[in-house]
Amino acid sequence: MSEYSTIVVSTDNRVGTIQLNRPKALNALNQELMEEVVSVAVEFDADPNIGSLLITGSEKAFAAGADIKEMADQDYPGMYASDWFRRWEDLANLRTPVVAAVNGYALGGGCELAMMADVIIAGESATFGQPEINLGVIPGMGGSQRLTRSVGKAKAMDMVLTGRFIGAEEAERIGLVSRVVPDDQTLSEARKAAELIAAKSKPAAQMAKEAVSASFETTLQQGTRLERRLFHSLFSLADQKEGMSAFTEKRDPEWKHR
Ligand SMILES: CC(C)=CC(=O)SCCNC(=O)CCNC(=O)[C@H](O)C(C)(C)COP(=O)(O)OP(=O)(O)OC[C@H]1O[C@@H](n2cnc3c(N)ncnc32)[C@H](O)[C@@H]1OP(=O)(O)O
Repeated sequence: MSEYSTIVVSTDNRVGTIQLNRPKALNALNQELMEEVVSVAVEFDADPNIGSLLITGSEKAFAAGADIKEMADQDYPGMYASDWFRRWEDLANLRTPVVAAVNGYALGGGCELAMMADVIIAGESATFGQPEINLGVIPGMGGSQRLTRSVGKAKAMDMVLTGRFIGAEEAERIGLVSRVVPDDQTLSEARKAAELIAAKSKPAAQMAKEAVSASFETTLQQGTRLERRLFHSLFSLADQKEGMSAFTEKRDPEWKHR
């Protein structure tokens, strides 16, 4: 386990875990935390011994948003010059699947960070929202785009324009989260999901992620063509031979991850 100033990092069973660790500020996402999370995540992404990432917070807060105190005195030239929040795109663009375990508040940037994950496991008391409108701003870490693609215009407009919070049950009903579990099982269920993913062939899991993610950005025809090309390319890998041989030989596959 490695200690950074704003996160705690560990690896186990091919899962790289990043726990946000600013409990006094409800894991508010400041620039330092962003840099630490993204640098570690990018390292995990390139590591052949890591098959999935798990991102989590605390019992009270996954993350209560971007750090309002850090942003309060910023001005337009500074925001533009530093391209504030751009670094999060590196997390959103990881090829390795990411699971988010969400307990407590996932608000503003916290909700946006959860939406950068591929699978979101939420505790039954989790609270989601895009309350930036109450601060005189709008989402800035991709919320207006990812939320709309996940839940559709009607629900996204409701959340972004009113700033109202929704509970885990509603979040699951509208398609914002993958699964809701009892609060005390959020981390263990998310870990199970991350371990299941990490136990697959890494290139197959990465290409599965790429294909599903492409549906956010392409036409149906472009997306199905990309899927077919990725599918074809998997037949150049040892893992396709191994997976199909293992099936016919009635045994578990031993992935080479290539
Ligand atoms: C602008 C963009 C693009 C993105 C954003 O994310 S803006 C932020 C969106 N999030 C919010 O507006 C939520 C802000 N937080 C709250 O409304 C409340 O903290 C709460 C409802 C989540 C929890 O309320 P509670 O009474 O239980 O706890 P607090 O006393 O309010 O908070 C404890 C401690 O944490 C600090 N905190 C909480 N959220 C943030 C944040 N987003 N940025 C900076 N600091 C935050 C809060 O100030 C308090 O610290 P102090 O006691 O030192 O003031």
